[in-house]
Amino acid sequence: MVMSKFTQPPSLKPFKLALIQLGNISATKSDNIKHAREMILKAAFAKPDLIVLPECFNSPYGHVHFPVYAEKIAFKPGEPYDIGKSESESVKMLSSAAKECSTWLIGGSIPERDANSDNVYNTCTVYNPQGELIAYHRKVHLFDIDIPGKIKFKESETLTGGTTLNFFDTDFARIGLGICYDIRFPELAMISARQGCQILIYPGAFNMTTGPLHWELLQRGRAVDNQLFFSMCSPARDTTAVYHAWGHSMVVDPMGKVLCKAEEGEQIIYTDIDPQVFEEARAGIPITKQRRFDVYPDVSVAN
Ligand SMILES: O=C(O)CCC(=O)C(=O)O
Repeated sequence: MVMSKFTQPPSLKPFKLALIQLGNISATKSDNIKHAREMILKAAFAKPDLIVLPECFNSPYGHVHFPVYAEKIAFKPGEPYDIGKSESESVKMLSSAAKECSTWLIGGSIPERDANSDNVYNTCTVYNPQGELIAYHRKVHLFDIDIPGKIKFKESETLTGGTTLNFFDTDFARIGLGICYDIRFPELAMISARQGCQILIYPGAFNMTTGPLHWELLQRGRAVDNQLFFSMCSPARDTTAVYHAWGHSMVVDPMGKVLCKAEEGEQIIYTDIDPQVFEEARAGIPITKQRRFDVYPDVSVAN
């Protein structure tokens, strides 16, 4: 299902974004949740408007782990969610941390077990400053790759791909969601942009093979193609883990300039989003008004 009806986005306002490149992700879920909470509170000292966690923050990254760490969330888009009745300890922590810090929070992703089936998803949840769970995104494109001698990974062994594209509105921006491998499919970013998103945020965890060549290139590409801000938030690299994350969480502006970038280790990075850059990029290079749908079809139109 594709988002279809266009609604007017809020106008983009200046805001401060914090990315938590979380480290110490261990086999003990409760420790991971506790550490994530501590880091959210730490990030909140600088008074960001929005805090972001990385992909798979409560579990080691690997298809064998997803069903073991999966939690039932049972979120229904458009319907109020009762945190008190949630079966997910990760959701409860994220909600209370967002409320305590009075900030928007993109809760990275966690393995999620569907409430009505045995399907497991890689799911991102979003909280407003009141701690309400208001949006989610189930990773649409599963990370199945095989580069001989380098890396083989098959999320589809245990995960099911999501079937919806998702964004949410704050008082400072419309924000589009994706998770990691979703970035390789430009259609998703393009559709979010046409839906009025001014910034796209994808929790992610690239690796030591694809990270060096593609992590920054893809983010700058998506940012320039769509003339919007783009950000990915990674876990820190842990060379004792089976999966070595690339790290280098970053934020890119609509001209493709990297505004901030982490190294490999645990780190919180901040950036101030400036709407002027967004407006000047679109005014100066007016591709949003120059498309030739008489020559090629508009593939962003809902099916
Ligand atoms: O696309 C890539 O190279 C990495 C993707 C990935 O690590 C993921 O989807 O979790």
